[in-house]
Amino acid sequence: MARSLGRICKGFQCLGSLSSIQTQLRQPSTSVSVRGTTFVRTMVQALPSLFSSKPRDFSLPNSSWGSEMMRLYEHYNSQCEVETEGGEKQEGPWRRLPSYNRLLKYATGGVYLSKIIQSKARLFTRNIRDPGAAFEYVLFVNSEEQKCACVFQAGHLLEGPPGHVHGGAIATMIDTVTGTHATILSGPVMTANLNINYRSPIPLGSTVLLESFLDKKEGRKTFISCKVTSSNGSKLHTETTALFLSINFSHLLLGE
Ligand SMILES: CCCCCCCCCCCCCCCC(=O)SCCNC(=O)CCNC(=O)[C@H](O)C(C)(C)COP(=O)(O)OP(=O)(O)OC[C@H]1O[C@@H](n2cnc3c(N)ncnc32)[C@H](O)[C@@H]1OP(=O)(O)O
Repeated sequence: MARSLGRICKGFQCLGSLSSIQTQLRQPSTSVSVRGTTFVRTMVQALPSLFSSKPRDFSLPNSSWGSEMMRLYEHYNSQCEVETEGGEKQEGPWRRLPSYNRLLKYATGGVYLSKIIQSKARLFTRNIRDPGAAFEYVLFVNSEEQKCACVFQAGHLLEGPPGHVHGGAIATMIDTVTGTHATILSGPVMTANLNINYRSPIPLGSTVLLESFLDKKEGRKTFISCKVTSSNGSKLHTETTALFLSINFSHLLLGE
């Protein structure tokens, strides 16, 4: 047990660049939007340095992205950097979040995992390398308005009802978007409750938009709502309310 703990601590020491993120997380929240902006910027800059080799950023366009996926990606991406009247570039209201197949390379995810499982562990939504086969998505954050937008193209491996996306795959994406949003707002969290109403099926291969909004924060609780619509916003696919509880990250690692 002591050796395992030592390994974890050593692993985390390797995450030198995480310290600034953790400092951000520990700071009292005087203004969520300002803290959120700084946190997102720090996270985006620090993430690639957590890996020994250059990691693949799964949220960048690839050959499988269809025209709707590209249109919405460009819509939000063009608002990440805007031009002033004087022709200078400055940060816009949105930030694209990079996305890797393992967030914390050295995190054990629990002291009882074998080394093989640890080395093979991958983020659920990013574990299929074949472009376009499963979850193709890119997430943008608007810290000022405390909202997130995710463009999601559902691949052929996500079939549930014939020709349509599996409800569990939709729930996975909702959990990912609201969970990331809650993490940005509140630091480390776990999903306590997801309440999803499925209103209309999502055709396999289509691109949809997930938008999440902060409803309220109460102590350790962060309440987020999320809607999934067709890419042009005309059709509502799902409506969700979610509850996230702030956790002490070490509890997760110690399996307590
Ligand atoms: C640039 C930025 C990058 C960001 C980078 C992030 C990247 C990231 C990417 C991946 C994003 C994926 C996001 C996946 C996120 C998961 O999928 S997490 C996995 C699924 N969730 C779980 O496995 C959680 C399992 N449950 C638990 O561990 C525990 O029940 C919990 C949720 C931690 C709560 O336990 P606890 O801390 O002991 O809390 P407890 O004392 O029981 O309750 C505290 C309060 O909450 C209430 N509560 C607890 N549970 C519930 C519930 N289910 N319903 C209603 N109320 C509840 C209690 O009633 C109590 O209320 P008060 O009496 O205080 O008013």
